[in-house]
Amino acid sequence: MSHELLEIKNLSTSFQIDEQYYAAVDDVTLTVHENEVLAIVGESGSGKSATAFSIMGLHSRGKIEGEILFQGNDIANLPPSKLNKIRGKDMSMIFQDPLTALNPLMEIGDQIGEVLLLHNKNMSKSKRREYAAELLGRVGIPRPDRVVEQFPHELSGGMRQRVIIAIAIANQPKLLIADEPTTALDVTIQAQILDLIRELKDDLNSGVILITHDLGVVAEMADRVAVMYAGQIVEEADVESIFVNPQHPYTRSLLSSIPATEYAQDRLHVIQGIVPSLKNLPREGCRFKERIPWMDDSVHEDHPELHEVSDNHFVRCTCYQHFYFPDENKEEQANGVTEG
Ligand SMILES: Nc1ncnc2c1ncn2[C@@H]1O[C@H](COP(=O)(O)OP(=O)(O)OP(=O)(O)O)[C@@H](O)[C@H]1O
Repeated sequence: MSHELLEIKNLSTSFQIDEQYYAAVDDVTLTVHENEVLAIVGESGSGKSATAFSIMGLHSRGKIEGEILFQGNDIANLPPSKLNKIRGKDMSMIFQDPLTALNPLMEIGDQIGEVLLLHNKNMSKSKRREYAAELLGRVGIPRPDRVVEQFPHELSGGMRQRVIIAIAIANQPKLLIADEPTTALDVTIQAQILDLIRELKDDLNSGVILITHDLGVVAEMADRVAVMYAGQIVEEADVESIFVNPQHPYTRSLLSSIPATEYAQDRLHVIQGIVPSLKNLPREGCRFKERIPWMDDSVHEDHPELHEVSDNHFVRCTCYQHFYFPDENKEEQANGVTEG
């Protein structure tokens, strides 16, 4: 087994709304190993980005509790001066929207150079330019010598995303967090960017946290998967178990709502509703209960815990044992399987 790179223990991240704090990330425990891709999946508002931003120390106004052990050291609540020594060097993040992550008024070469300088103050300007062009070449940008002198608006969306990746890998990070790295891109570019992330992981032996709502991307990239709902992990397992033997009603509904993929179940089931807003998240009992109102109250735990249902496969609440979709017949309900 490879080494643990990141261990998040009982992480809670809360934001203040009307004088009160509400946890957007609620008691999350996760581990990322070297050379491993951990995917965090869930609908919008489930707390994926808040988890990533907490690791990166980017929540200036959030209250963070719990431990974030990076290479054995707790980095939760480190002062910015100390965090800056790690951020952009040992761990870095690929943001969702390259246009907001890049400075529109700065040449690409200078933006990469700035990151290089952050961690090697003695690197000369010409060396920085040279290395910036090399990095751009590495992420598949044609004519990198020219691109170092260009501004973000002169590049296509796919090229800008590659620049973001070049910046993220400039200092060979041990941990790379990719937050919806391909959402804004067309399918061909998407595949190239994912290949690139995979190559980098292999080259640098890095750990990757991949945040996405795209289950196709998860199937292709992830080693382990954590499914988040309403600030909590509701299921965690290796990628194959998640797709072949999903247990939590939420995971099952996510999977059965994607039509005609290799992993989709034979019949489509769509669970109505959305993740409640932060202030309105249910804090007592099973948070998914209100999305599956046809299930009897007695199937839920009062204080839902994560249960290890098989080796390294964790599921929250006991409702998974009884769950069925409303249009499944009785035998299917009992077996928890769907048939075409
Ligand atoms: N800085 C903040 N202040 C107040 N509430 C916040 C803040 N950041 C996130 N939230 C709230 O926390 C909850 C989780 O948000 P988060 O962005 O982590 O969700 P997500 O799963 O990443 O969604 P998406 O896929 O849309 O990015 C949401 O209800 C969101 O409104």
